[in-house]
Amino acid sequence: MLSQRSPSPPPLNRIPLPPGHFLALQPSYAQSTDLFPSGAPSTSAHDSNGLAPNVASLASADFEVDVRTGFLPLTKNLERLPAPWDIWEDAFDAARGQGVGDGLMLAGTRPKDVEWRRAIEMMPVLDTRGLERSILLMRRAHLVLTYIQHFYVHSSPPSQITHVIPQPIASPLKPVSTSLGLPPVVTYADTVLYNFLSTDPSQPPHYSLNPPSRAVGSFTNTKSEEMFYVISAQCEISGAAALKLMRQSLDELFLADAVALQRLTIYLTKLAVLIDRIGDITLSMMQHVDPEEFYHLIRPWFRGSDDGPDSRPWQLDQGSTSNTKLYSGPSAGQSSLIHAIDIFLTVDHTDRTPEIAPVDPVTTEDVHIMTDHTPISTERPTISVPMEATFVQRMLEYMPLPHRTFLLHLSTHPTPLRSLVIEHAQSQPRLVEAYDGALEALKRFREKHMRIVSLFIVQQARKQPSERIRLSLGQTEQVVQVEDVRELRGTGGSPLFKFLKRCRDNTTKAMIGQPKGPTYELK
Ligand code: HEM
Repeated sequence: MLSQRSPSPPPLNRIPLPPGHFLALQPSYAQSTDLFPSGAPSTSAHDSNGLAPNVASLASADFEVDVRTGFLPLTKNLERLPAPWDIWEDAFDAARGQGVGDGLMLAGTRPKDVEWRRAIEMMPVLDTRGLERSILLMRRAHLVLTYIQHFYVHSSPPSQITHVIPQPIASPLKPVSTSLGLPPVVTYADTVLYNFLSTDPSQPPHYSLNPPSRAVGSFTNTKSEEMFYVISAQCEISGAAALKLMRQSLDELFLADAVALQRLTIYLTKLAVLIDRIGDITLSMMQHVDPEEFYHLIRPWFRGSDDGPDSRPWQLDQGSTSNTKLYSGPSAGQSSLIHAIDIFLTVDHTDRTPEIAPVDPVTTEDVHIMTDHTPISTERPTISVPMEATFVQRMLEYMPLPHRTFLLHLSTHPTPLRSLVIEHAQSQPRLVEAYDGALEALKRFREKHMRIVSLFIVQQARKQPSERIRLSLGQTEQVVQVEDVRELRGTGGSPLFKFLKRCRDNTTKAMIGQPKGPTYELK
């Protein structure tokens, strides 16, 4: 029992708890409500100057994180909005069509594509107030509206491409996005977190007994798109056990006595196994997702407003050009899971050299970590905001507000793991080995992921699509398209080669000893 142990006195160099720190606050007793089925968040930036959410534990309802499902919601996702919002659901159904190849076309000029876009412009503007009674309604509304928005933009032929989003989509999308703390574009939360169903949807999801096995919405109705989402959701649920170990480790870090160090060694060894499992699930994309379909048919629908030479803000406000924000499309880089493991293991991605050659340079003014929509002062010593936002920092903005808050909370823990491991390196070689072992596993995850990126993006960019894919794209002859693979960017807007390599190298840099395994190079 933890409570029977007396904590060792804190070393002199350990930082005392700042006033208002989450560990010094009263625990929250979240009660389930209609709006928050897993318990109402007690997170209040006002109690703590925006630095310390009022929470009792790491995996808690305050952050919409659950020990059983991790960042996936425990409550079943909605498959359809109720009657008052039928018109949105009908527009979504019509865009997708009845089966593979029956939906709208990218840059579509057929009467069907044109009529669908005109119908969107003519839709009535629906009231969103009734949605506010349930977070499940809000999530589904964000998903449906953003998918329709991407259909609207990317089904338009290049000559007619408009960046003015029709009011029937834009007007409800703004308040819905604000309440969820999400940007007004399709995010990983829409494609994965709010879009999966488990094998038996009437029961709570579970990693092995009731795993995510279906996706509700898609752009293409293809099995590849569904499995792309489902496998990502399986990574998430598999990560729940890693989050639990991290929470237990943080409890031990706080005590930091001899028993704690032994336990930490065990937890870190187990964590390495779990990270390997996430990597193996990621690799299973190779069996279940067709790389050509992914690259040519699915991925183009994901593009955000910052993608490509024609990148321009999507105007949600009629007649106003004040909105100059460019947004990226969905990417698993927006998953909080790997970011949480990075923060826990103290992998530093805040290199000051800009990793991104941004289309729209992100300046310090744009870089705020938000809790309850209040920007945190960049002068606070505990939060480092570099001059150029790193990819990871940019991706924070695409996570649901409670998950962003969770990562902030994790990053402000007063006793980071790495410094404790260094402090005890001489006397606890097994702890160092376990810590480096977890980092080795994270490096292996990144290298497995690089193999995925190589197959699904780099290799596809180098070759012509097959006839089957060309016909699906409505192309009758080969279109010679020479892609300079060195210039390739992800849907999250990052230059692939440099970025993924740097993420991997930052992982090995955190090791206390020397990296052991061979190094994979993305070619
Ligand atoms: C077909 C499957 C996948 C493809 C093609 C893919 C592609 C990419 C690309 C292109 C990036 C660069 C960032 C950007 O979007 O601009 C990226 C980043 C990232 N992806 Fe994936 N991804 C896939 C699956 C996954 C899965 C299942 C995970 C697991 C959660 C994952 C986790 C990440 C993470 C954490 C990053 C940030 C870079 C890092 O931390 O190393 N990806 N991905």
